[in-house]
Amino acid sequence: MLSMDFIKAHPDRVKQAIIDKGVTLDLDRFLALDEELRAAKTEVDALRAERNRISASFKDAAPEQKAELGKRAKEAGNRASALEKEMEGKRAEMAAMQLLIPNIPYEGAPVGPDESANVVIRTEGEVPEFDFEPLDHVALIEKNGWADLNRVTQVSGSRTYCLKGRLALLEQKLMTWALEEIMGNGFDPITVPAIAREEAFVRQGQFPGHREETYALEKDEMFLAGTAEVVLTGLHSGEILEAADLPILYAGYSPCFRREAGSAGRDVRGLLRVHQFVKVEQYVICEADDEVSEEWHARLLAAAETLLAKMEIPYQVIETSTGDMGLGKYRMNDIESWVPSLGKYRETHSCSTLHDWQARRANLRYRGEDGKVRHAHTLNNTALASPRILVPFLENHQTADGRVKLPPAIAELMGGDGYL
Ligand SMILES: Nc1ncnc2c1ncn2[C@@H]1O[C@H](COS(=O)(=O)NC(=O)[C@@H](N)CO)[C@@H](O)[C@H]1O
Repeated sequence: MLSMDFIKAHPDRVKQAIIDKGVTLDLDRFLALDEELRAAKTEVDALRAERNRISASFKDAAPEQKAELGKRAKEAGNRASALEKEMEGKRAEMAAMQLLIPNIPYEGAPVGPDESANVVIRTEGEVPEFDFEPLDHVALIEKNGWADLNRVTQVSGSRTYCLKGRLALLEQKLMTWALEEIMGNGFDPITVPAIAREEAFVRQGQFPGHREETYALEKDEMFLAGTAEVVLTGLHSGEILEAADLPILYAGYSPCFRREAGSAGRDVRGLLRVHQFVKVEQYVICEADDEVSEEWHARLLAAAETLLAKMEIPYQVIETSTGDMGLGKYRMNDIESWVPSLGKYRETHSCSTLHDWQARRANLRYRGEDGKVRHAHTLNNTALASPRILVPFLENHQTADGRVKLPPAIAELMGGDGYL
């Protein structure tokens, strides 16, 4: 959410962001509502003052004037109440609109409607040249009995999975390994629930725009989060942190649930896009300084790249377009990992800077050294998300006989003969 001061001082920049992010929102209507509310407030104050003046003069008034005075006081009161009712409606309309006003995107972000406008800024690692016909991850799994993708569908429906044997072990070990690696960067490991109240999703930014993608627990008025970012954003809502408390660094682990409502037909085979998965999330609450945010953005990205390098997965870093980055982002860099069976890179990480857009929604504030209370900045990035990361991992490291040779860092985790 942007502040009213900023919106009124830079309406044209906000209008450009609305266009560049493909948002449908009439900012002139929003600003007109603000003006109408101010005018109505002035009128209500004047009416209240008049009614009080009449009431004060009532006791000294001549008897024949009392009726007239009483009538005028009543009219003033009724007019004020009618105006206040009208203002309530306008306030609600403004509040709903303000939640949809996008953050101003990074000036270096490619302007475009969706991922087609994304730009590759860096490619790392050599994609493997196989001297045999490589298998895709589903075939590798079936060959090695590493998952049951059919039976579980009978029980749990499509886009579910169950891993078996050493692949089940690998997922657990990778999550712990990612937590420990990110802890090494000074982040506090924290496990958070996926269950959260509606307010948490509004604060993080998932609501109102993406309700469709969120599982609802209607009877309990709760929802299931698709990322630890939801609960982590709400954890300190309403508190006034001290500058000395910042930066707050969380390595958040949680199950993640997504309806994938908009993805019908996409990635239906295997582990790329499922309804429930696990993720280690890097989450930062830092001081409201664009350079500090820029520094943390670079660190979050580097941390994810370090994990990919240790897993020896070739990847590319993407500058995400204004239309693809989403409402709250100032800047988003996705990391896409090489998937041999698809012959292309697929998103496995998403690193975002939000400045104070999310903190303002979440009422995340701190007292600066100057004693002034202000909204913080927040950032988040995937450290590792499974099972999606298993797809490039298995496929890139497969051998002609359908086994998977583990890179040293992972072989160390798994023990055994260096193979999965
Ligand atoms: N339906 C899904 N199935 C499997 N993995 C998923 C799914 N949706 C997202 N992911 C994984 O989770 C990562 C982060 O998801 S994200 O929506 O892009 N970004 C976030 O959730 C941010 N909080 C940063 O983690 C993705 O890059 C992908 O690796």
